[in-house]
Amino acid sequence: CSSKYVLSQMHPMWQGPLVVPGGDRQSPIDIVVRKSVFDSELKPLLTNYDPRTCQQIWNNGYSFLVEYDDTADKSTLEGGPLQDKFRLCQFHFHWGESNAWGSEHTLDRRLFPAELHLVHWNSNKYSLFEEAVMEENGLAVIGVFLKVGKRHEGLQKLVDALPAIRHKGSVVEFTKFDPACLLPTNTDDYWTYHGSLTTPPLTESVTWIVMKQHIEVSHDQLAVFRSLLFTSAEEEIQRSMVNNFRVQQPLCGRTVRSSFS
Ligand SMILES: NS(=O)(=O)c1ccc(CCNC(=O)Nc2ccc(Cl)cc2)cc1
Ligand SMILES: [Zn+2]
Repeated sequence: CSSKYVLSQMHPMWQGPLVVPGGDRQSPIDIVVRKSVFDSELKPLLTNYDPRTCQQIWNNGYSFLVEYDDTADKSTLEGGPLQDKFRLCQFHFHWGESNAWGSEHTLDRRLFPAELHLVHWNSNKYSLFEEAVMEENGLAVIGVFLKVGKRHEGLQKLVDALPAIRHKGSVVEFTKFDPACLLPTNTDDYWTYHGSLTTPPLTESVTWIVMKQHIEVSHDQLAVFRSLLFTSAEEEIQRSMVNNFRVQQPLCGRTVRSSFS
């Protein structure tokens, strides 16, 4: 697990070998439920999101990101496994071309059709995301599994904005969206472990908080995710934005803690 260079892991989305900094606490991972360790010290998550900090939605050529104004402690996360206050900077999703796969984390090898990531950085210790992304305790990402079922009313406002950002590089204004509506009803039950960003720069600066309860979205809502394109309007060959997930990484002796027994 101290593999400095991961030559074999030619990630489908990023060409060429991925240089993995350190490489012993990479994400995502498979969460082996019965091997997770209950920690009674883990507190309930405390999210305090202000919809007025929602600014824009854009296609970065890999996923779509909903970005928040993180110049002040207005949309924050604390509690859970965290010692500090963390600021929400963006959320995005990972999904598959079919409902059979698409998530980055797995539960006992079980794949979900998609996974939501709410990305926060430690505003007690750092003043910018770019600083925090390089530090061990710099980031906290909440992962929420998506399952196909009933339509998610809160998600629909976001789904309706996607056709406007079909191509890589497109941005549209997107305001007054409360990301709390995307959290499951039960946010007390989660797993937590120390890991990394799942896309370049893959830095090992993330406290992962993976919710036990999933949210449901409709097949049609997921189909709109898949109508996005990896490619910009100028490129001849248009490629559907699907399978934008990283494969599970070695646990390397890490312990996954659970907030519930
Ligand atoms: N997938 S994560 O939460 O570990 C993650 C969080 C933050 C970053 C830095 C900002 N960049 C970004 O979010 N890029 C991105 C997102 C989705 C895809 Cl599919 C590809 C690239 C990178 C990864
Ligand atoms: Zn992600």
